[in-house]
Formats: sequence, structure tokens, C-alpha cells
Amino acid sequence: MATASATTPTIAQVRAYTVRGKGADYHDQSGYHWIDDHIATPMSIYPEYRRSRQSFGINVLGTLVVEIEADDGTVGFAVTTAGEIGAWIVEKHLARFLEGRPVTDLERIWDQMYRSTLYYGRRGVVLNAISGVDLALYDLLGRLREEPVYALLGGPVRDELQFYATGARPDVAKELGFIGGKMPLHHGPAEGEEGLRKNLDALADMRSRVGEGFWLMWDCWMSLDVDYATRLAGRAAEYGLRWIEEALIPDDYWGYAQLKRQVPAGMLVTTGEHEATRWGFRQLLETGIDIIQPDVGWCGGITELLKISAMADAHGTMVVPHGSSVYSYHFVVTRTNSPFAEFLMMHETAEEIVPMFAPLLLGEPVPENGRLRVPDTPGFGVELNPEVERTRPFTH
Ligand SMILES: C[C@H](O)[C@H](O)[C@@H](O)[C@@H](O)C(=O)O
Ligand SMILES: [Mg+2]
Repeated sequence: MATASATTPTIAQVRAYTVRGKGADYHDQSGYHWIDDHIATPMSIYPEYRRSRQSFGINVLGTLVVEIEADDGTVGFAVTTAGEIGAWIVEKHLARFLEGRPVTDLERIWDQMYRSTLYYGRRGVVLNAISGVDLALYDLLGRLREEPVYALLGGPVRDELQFYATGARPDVAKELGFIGGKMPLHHGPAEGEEGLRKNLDALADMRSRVGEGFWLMWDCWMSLDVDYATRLAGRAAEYGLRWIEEALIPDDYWGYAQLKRQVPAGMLVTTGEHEATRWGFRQLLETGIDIIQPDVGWCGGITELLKISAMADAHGTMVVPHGSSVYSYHFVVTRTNSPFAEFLMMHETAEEIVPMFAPLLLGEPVPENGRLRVPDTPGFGVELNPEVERTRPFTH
């Protein structure tokens, strides 16, 4: 086995912490928040779970913080959605593939984390945990080399990022300089024609507020079936819907292929935030959809997203990662088939710009006038807020 050169630091210790409330698990909000206001979901077929996504547990996981310390004392970290489950996986299973290894062993470490958890992982929270470890490794490597992560990925292909905004107020997003506004869909098939009418009325109202040419999109968060999505898309064309996002459950690759064939010409079909690994995205790419939207904190991290993005590029498919703050910004700025990025409006009424993972990260950059020059601070350029309480629930 290749061993570390005398100058390459080795990994001394891996530590996993949890944080409750906001942070990387940005659905974990308290009080009123647009992100939990009667949004259609796969659980909307059950009336008792229709009003709030927290009612069925969208925020049960919480934030996972992964810290990786090198033998010279340098510490890299990253945050994702995985909570105590993720902390257990990192401490009790994944740490063994890192400690004692050179910090440059990204590919071998990723491959061993993935293969060793296949019997209970493949997607979901195990890949969230693997992603958190991979992102923390990239942060550590950047700090050791005194380079921003984007410089480790081949360097920027553009001077700044441009963003669309996700939230309840695309009209405000337009005033703030974003290139488009993605709204949550509020009513699913279980609410019948009345719900479909309400969806279209909301879209028509927003189109009247933003005028022609400003992108409007719907995020359907896995709540529809092919028939409803086809009918909704067909009637939304009148209002210039730019794309219909995550209409179906992630495993319905066949449905996505059918939906892509059935939506009006010019309307894009997108999905991917709940997909993981190159194998999952290969299946998605074969459906012919227009944009894949992996979350770099959930799909396998940077090491896997590089592979996913290259596959998509060969398919002529855009990669616009699901909003994941600095972790996606450092990636998007280096990819020609990622022409814009997502910014999630985490202000409770989506009327102001606040950092996506607030208050978890110090130095978390936000777009100005819908644009951002990614800072060249080493690693991902952020620090954990010491004011935020964190717990280390497990050790190894
Ligand atoms: C706004 C959507 O319902 C989700 O809350 C959002 O996290 C995700 O789907 C997105 O694309 O930003
Ligand atoms: Mg989405």
C-alpha cells in the first residue's frame, strides 16, 4: 500500500458532533417559516400530515458536524444533514478508514467508506455521513495547502456565480437581483382539481408580480404522480414555468422519463437532490431529464460529485446542485456545465438575505445582487460558530 510521504500529514482523529435547530438541517426551524407552510409532499395523501412537513418529521435528523484533525494539529470540518445517526456511522464505522492515513487519500478513503457500508447504505443517511467526511477532508486539505477548495478542483471557469432563489417570494428575489425564483408547490393530487387550481392561481399571481422573462419554477418535493405533473405542467406553460422540479419520488426513474416526454416543449424537468452516487445519477441521466440537482452534502461529497458531473457533461445535462451553501459554491464555480447555483432563502418570510446555514457558520458568504465571488480563503472558507452548542454523542 502506498504510504504517506514524509511531508504529507496523516489523519490523527475523526470526530462527529450534532447540532439541533437550523444549521445544515435547514428544515429544522422553529416558529413560522415559509419552508414549513402547507407544502406538498409524498405524505400529503394523509390529511393529518398535510399542513406541516415537521408533522411527519422532515427535521428529525438534525445537523452532523464532522471534524478531521491532522497530526500537525490542523483541523478541517464540514456540516450536513445526518444528526445522531450520522455521528454514529462516522465514529463507529467510517473513522477506521481515515485515522492513520495520509490526508491526500481521498479516493481510497471514499471507496472504502462506500464499499464497507453497502450492506446497509447505498443512499440516504449513510451517504450523507460519507459526504460529510469527504467534505471535511477537502476542507482539511485546503487548509493544509492554503488553497480554497475550488483551486483543488481545477480552478474557476467564471469570475462569479449567479443564483436563482428558492422561497415563497420570487417577486422579492427579482428585486434582489436573482435570475429566477423557485416556489414550493402547496397542493398535491390528494387535493384534487381544487388544489390544482390553487397551484395555478398562485403561479399566475406570481407571474403578474414579476412580469415576463424572470424565471419561475415549482419545487414539487416528490409529491406528484406522472398524470398530475403532466396536467399541471401543461397548464403552467401559460405562465412560463421554467422548470418542474422533483415532481416524483426519487426511485421512479421510469416516471421521470415519461414526464420528460409529456411536458410542454421548452419546459425543463429537473430532480436529484435526494439521489446519491454515480450509479443513482446514471439512472437519472438515462431518463433524459434536463438538469440534475445533487446535494453535495448528500450525494457522496465532492469526490463523488466530480464523477457525477463528468457523466452529466457527457450527456449534455446541466448540474445545478441543490442549495448547500459554500459546499456547492466551490464546486459550481469550477464546472462549465453548472452555469448557475441555488440560493435557499432561509429568512422566515423569504424577504431578506440570510446565510443558508445560519447561525452555524462564521464567514458564510451570501449573494449580492444575485451574484457571488467565491472567497479564496483556504478550504471552504468558513469556521464553526463557537456560540452554537454542539454535542459529541459517540466516541471510538
Ligand atoms: C423548497 C423545497 O420544498 C425544499 O424545502 C428545498 O429544500 C429543496 O427542495 C430545494 O430544492 O431547495
Ligand atoms: Mg428541490
